[in-house]
Amino acid sequence: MSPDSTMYPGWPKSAADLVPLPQCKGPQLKPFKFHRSQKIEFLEYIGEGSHAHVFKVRIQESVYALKLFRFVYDRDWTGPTPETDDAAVLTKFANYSEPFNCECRAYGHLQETGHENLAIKCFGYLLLSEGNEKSMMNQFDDLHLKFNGNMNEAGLEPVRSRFLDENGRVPPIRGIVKEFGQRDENLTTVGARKLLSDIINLHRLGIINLDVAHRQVISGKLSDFSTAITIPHFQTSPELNPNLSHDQISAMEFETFQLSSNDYWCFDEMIEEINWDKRQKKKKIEVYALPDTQTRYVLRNKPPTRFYTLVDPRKGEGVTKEPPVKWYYDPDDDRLAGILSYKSDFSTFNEWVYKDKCIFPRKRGLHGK
Ligand SMILES: Nc1ncnc2c1ncn2[C@@H]1O[C@H](COP(=O)(O)OP(=O)(O)OP(=O)(O)O)[C@@H](O)[C@H]1O
Repeated sequence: MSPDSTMYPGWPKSAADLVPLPQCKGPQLKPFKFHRSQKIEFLEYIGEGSHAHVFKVRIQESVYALKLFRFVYDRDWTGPTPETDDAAVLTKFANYSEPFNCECRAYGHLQETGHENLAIKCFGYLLLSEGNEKSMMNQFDDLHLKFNGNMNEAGLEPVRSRFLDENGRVPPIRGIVKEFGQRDENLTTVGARKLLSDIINLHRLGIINLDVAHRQVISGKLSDFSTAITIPHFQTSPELNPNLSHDQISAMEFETFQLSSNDYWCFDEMIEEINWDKRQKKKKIEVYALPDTQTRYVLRNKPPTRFYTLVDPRKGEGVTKEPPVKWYYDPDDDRLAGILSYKSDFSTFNEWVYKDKCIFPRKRGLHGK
């Protein structure tokens, strides 16, 4: 299996096989540089999320966090409708939206633009060797770690063994090496203001769908990009498909707006939750991303005058000293306004269809039309 022709990168035969990933248009992440030995010392199991198990590790003399990605179910990321086992079709989508690739693309873009400081630092990807996998599994045998599926439904389907190489081997576990940090138990107003500014700057760089939540904040920074959409992306960028209709472009624009606003909704919700926990104490966090006329429309039963987010990520304006320019969106009808008025962590507005070697959006619920 060569790394560029399969859903998952295969076993490298030499260092030359460790190409920057993913192999599609847009940013890529370089491999982690091992010096001398490839030995990884697993120090501690830190925790898990929907997409990965995270360990504290030592490589040579340095300590890192190593995020080892699961082979998640196809339904857990934005893949083709209807579902397919066709590796070539899956790969077209997975390169952009499978969790490991989402994280590679986001970090790759932060590195190429010189804005690594907007997230916990990343040192590259690795493909876990058989020896390192074996010692990790033996050492944490009591945890019964599963690498197929997601956190709530682990191991139901043999995702990893779908695409074997010419020697009948499953692909290696993919990992991303990061700075080891600490959970931010006590977010303050200063920390929240900094975090909001980071989110705005990530949007200015064209990185959205950040799954903003308190658990993602490590040493004061966002740390998890396994759902991130980094532009150019088939969900946001009409230039990737010259055959889109006007309606399809509008549907993509709507979804991009929705996903962008979701990040601010999630930020505001995180602040509300923290403040609720602190309700006995005086020091509440006073930082919100959007005015409550927009985020609490449902309670007020009164639509905002206009919907906006703080940045149009499609512009790729970059991080500058100029204040960001708001993106106003005027929905064509009440149904769209209704969708924008309800918080949702992720969009389900479009599903994605593969046709004539291109990816097209289709509004959910319009099958056959
Ligand atoms: N760099 C780090 N340093 C220390 N701990 C970390 C680091 N990165 C992640 N963690 C811990 O590991 C947990 C899981 O990591 P992460 O959120 O990246 O995984 P995920 O599977 O993408 O999660 P999610 O379900 O939130 O998408 C985090 O909640 C955090 O507690």
